[in-house]
Amino acid sequence: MDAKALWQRYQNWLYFHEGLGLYLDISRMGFDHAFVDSLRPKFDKAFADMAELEKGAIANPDEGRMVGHYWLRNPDLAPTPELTQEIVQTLEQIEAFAEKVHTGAIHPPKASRFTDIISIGIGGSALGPEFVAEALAPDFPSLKIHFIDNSDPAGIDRTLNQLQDNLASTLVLVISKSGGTPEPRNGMIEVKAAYASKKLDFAKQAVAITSVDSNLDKVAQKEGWLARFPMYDWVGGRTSELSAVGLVPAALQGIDIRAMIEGAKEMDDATRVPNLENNPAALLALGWYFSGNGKGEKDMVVLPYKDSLLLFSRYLQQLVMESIGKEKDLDGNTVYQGIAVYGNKGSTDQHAYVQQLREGIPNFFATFIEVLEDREGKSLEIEPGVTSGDFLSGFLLGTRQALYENQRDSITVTIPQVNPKTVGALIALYERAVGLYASLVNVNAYHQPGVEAGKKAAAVILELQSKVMAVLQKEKTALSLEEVAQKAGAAEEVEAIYKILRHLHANGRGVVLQGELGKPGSLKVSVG
Ligand SMILES: O=P(O)(O)OC[C@H]1O[C@H](O)[C@H](O)[C@@H](O)[C@@H]1O
Repeated sequence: MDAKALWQRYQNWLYFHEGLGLYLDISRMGFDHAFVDSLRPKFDKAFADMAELEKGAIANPDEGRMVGHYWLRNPDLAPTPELTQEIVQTLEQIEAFAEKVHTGAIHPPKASRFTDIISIGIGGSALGPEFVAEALAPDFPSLKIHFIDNSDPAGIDRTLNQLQDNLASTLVLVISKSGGTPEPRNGMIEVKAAYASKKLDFAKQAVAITSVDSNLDKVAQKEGWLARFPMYDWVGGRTSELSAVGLVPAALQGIDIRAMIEGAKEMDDATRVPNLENNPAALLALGWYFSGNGKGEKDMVVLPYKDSLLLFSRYLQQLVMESIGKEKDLDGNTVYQGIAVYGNKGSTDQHAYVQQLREGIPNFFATFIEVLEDREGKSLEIEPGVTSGDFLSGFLLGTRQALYENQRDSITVTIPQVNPKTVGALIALYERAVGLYASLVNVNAYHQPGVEAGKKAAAVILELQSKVMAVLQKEKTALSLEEVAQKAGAAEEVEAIYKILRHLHANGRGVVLQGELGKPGSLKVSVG
């Protein structure tokens, strides 16, 4: 396409949201009008599905649940007055709590103010709060946030060590919708122990964000934690950033949560429009469908040219991959759907993997996130008439152009500034795009049956570990791995048993391995 035609195509397809100052450009995706027309019936269905979902239909049939994250930004949309009231009240409670923490009206027993937060959670209970903290937290927040989002003992130690002297003034948020996920449970127990070792009253410094009556909620209630905020069963983990899950940590860091909600609401209004050309989420979904042939054949590479948006791709990874990555479609057919998402930030990634994007395997489409405002205030001129921001902008435009020249498609989302409103809008834009795309490819975007398999397998390993240790504790002499497996009644599991024992051995857990480490079959095992 020549430059003039391309400029025309750019203008034809450009979407602009005036209130948010947000642009979406899908002109560098190679679809034509025939393709767009062929998708219109699917989009009509997707818009109708979305309208039903917003009215409170059971949009997650496998779990028999409503899907209501849109109500969080516009409580009047909730299907019952009770739900509307609950949403409004929770928001007010969050603001009142944050305000009291900031003024010191709520303070820890041994300090006049809270100075830090440890936020414990994983998946949807971590990725949103982490993304928003990176994007929006002030440079010197009134409370500095630290995350524990794994069951990694060294990671937990690092966070606790960094906080050593500040634990007495650290507020702990334990975030888990189900209240039963092992990783946050483990993190909570470890942090509790650290508080106990410093003779601190954990309960007086702890807040639970979880479903009413979950295990976590019961513990928090029984121990009299400082506060509890509800998570609703009609909000999925990966769409929970604008529920208490994301709003409590954001408000505590001094981020304007009303502006985040307002940005999301404005975007929701724009993405509710049942017209492909005037709906930015539908345009995104159209681009994804075109690029991956409706089967996720191409990966989504997300490149925000702004440091503060570094974690957006990680956030989107869960939102997109957990929602779309499904074996079965809604009719039970085996479809193996998905779209792989990765990316960090530009221009940094240009010095890492953009070489492959430009010249290597063409199995992706790029999404550039452009931020018009370089920084608050004036910029230094690095060269006459040129600032660092001009370079960054040039790198983005240049990479977009270079990819296009090599027939690599790209989408560009442009926002005026990274602020609570635009971040809320970005979250809402992608939530809706995922919902619409899921409808186009006929999958349930709101469940995650595949995640269970890994959890169950992990539980089986821990059970095997107990059996193996029970066997070894009874034995007087060292056994081969086969003998251990036999005696544990798990003859088929020798390899898993070997790995369990090697891990225990490496951690001074009393397991003695004799023989050649490189030849596991030669090992004799005992407990010392
Ligand atoms: O918030 P939680 O219930 O602890 O869940 C945390 C995460 O765990 C899971 O295994 C799910 O796959 C995620 O969707 C969820 O966000």
